[in-house]
Amino acid sequence: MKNPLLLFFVVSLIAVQAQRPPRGADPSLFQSATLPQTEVEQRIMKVLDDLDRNHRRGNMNVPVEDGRLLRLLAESMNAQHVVEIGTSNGYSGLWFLMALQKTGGHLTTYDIDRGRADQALANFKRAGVEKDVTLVFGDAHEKVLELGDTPIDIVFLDADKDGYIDYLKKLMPKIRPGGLVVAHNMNTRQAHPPFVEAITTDPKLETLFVHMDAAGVSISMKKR
Ligand SMILES: C[S@@+](CC[C@H](N)C(=O)[O-])C[C@H]1O[C@@H](n2cnc3c(N)ncnc32)[C@H](O)[C@@H]1O
Repeated sequence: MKNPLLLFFVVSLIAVQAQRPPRGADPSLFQSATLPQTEVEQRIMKVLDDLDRNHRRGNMNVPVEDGRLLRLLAESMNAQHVVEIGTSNGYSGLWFLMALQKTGGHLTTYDIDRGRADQALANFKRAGVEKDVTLVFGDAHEKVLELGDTPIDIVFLDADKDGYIDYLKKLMPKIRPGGLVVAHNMNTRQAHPPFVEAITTDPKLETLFVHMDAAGVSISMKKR
C-alpha cells in the first residue's frame, strides 16, 4: 500500500475491531449443566453421573443432552404416563423419572434383555424412584398389547429401529391428544425409512428432528 494515509486508516480500523468485545454471549455460558434444585434431584443426578461416567459400555445409553431433553419434555408437559421401549440399564428412564418426581407421573418401560433389566431395577432403587416405574421384561412388540387404558403423554422409542413403525401403530391410539412420540437414533444413517415416512407424512402428527449432528431425535406431536 503506497498511500501512507490509507495504510494508517486500515491499521487503525483493524486495531479498533480487535479491541471490540465479541458479539453475543460468552460461549462458555452455552455449555450449561443440570443444576439440582432438590435432594431428590441430587440423588437421581448422582446415579445418572455414575452411569454416564462408568457404565456406558454395552448399554447404548442416550447422550446426556438427549437425556436432558427427555426430562425437559416430560416435566414441561406435566406428563402423568411415559412409556419407554428400550430400558437398558435405566439411564434414559432415570431422566424421565426426574421429571415424574415433579409431575407425580409413572414410567412404564420395556426391555427384552434380562441382564440389562436387572441393572435398571437396581439403578432405579439406588436413585430411590422404584415405586414410580414399572419395568416389563420381554418382547415389547407383544407386551405393549397388554398395556391398560391410561392415556400416554410420551412414548419414547429406543429399541429395535425397524420395530419403531410397529410400536407407533400399536401405541398411537393410546397417546393423548397433544402427546408426543419421541424416537432415538433418528439421524439419516440410522433411521428406519418407513418410520421416517410415517411420522412426516401423517397430517395428524407434527414432527421435528433435533440433535441431528449426533444420534438424532424425532419429536412428533399427536395433534388435538
Ligand atoms: C439403545 S438401548 C436402550 C437405551 C436406553 N434407552 C438408555 O438410553 O439408557 C436398546 C434396548 O432395547 C432393548 N430391546 C431391543 N429389542 C427389544 C424388544 N423387541 N423388546 C424390548 N426391548 C428390546 C435392548 O435389549 C436394549 O437394552
